[in-house]
Amino acid sequence: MKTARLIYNPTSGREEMKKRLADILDRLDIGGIEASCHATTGEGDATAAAADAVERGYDMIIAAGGDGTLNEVINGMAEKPNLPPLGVLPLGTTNDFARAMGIPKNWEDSCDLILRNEMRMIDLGKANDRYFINIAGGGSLTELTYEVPSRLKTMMGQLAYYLKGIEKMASLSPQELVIRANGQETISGEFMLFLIANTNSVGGFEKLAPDARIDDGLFDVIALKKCTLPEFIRLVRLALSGKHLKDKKIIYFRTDAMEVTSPGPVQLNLDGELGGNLPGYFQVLPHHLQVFAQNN
Ligand SMILES: Nc1ncnc2c1ncn2[C@@H]1O[C@H](COP(=O)(O)OP(=O)(O)OP(=O)(O)O)[C@@H](O)[C@H]1O
Repeated sequence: MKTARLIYNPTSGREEMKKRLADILDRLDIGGIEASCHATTGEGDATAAAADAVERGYDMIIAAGGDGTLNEVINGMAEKPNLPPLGVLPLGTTNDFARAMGIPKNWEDSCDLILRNEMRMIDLGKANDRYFINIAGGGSLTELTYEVPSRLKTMMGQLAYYLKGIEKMASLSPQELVIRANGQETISGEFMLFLIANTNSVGGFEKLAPDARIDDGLFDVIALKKCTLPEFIRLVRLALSGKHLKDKKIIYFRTDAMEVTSPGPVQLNLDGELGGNLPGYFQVLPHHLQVFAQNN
């Protein structure tokens, strides 16, 4: 038997974990994985639980919840030596990472993926002293992700973000940024947002960073220059089909390390959660973690 630490957020998504826990443990057990559980109690708890699980020597860690839970789990793991592989049961409102990795949303199939023991080595991102698995960003629009109340998400799922997005668009404001990246000239100007993508699935858009690969040792960086609301709507439309990267309002490049500074206060967003403020120093940690996923 292999051992697993199942770290789950009982409040994620539509609280499916509360209903499914016994079934999940049963399915893993039949497949040869004996899992013990940790239900998270609030912010930061999954980080402590993941760090503890690495130290206790489990054969694997399984994170069940949304991108927020996953971010907390990798933050507990990233700095430890001898990392066990990570399994993901995507039961949150937003599961961008799982979508990018082709991890099924259905709990039976995502358990079976872990049981098949197929893994991929992936890059992690480091932002100052914290880590991200999917995306880092900043600018007024990225604040959207933590302005949506948890209860609203439980009731309405992804729709809650779209409603908040429409409300937020009216108050779009640019910020002065200086971006210095390895292999690039220094870029400075007024920007609506910047995104540093590790995967191609970002904020529910599958084509926002269409060429981002999780194991190429590089970030795909997208910055949106100051624009008007109609220009922004035009770009969102283009982004739906992945045709925005060549637009004159967009800056797009790849790098393995970069620094972003601003004369004003700019919050950082890491995998949809608050991640401190600028200045930010971002670095790829190539092939840092093994994740259960189809190896294609
Ligand atoms: N028991 C708990 N009660 C309330 N909040 C919790 C609890 N456990 C963890 N959390 C917090 O819930 C946040 C969101 O979790 P998660 O991402 O799993 O769910 P979600 O429904 O997808 O929400 P989001 O879309 O914001 O990520 C986590 O960042 C974590 O800090």
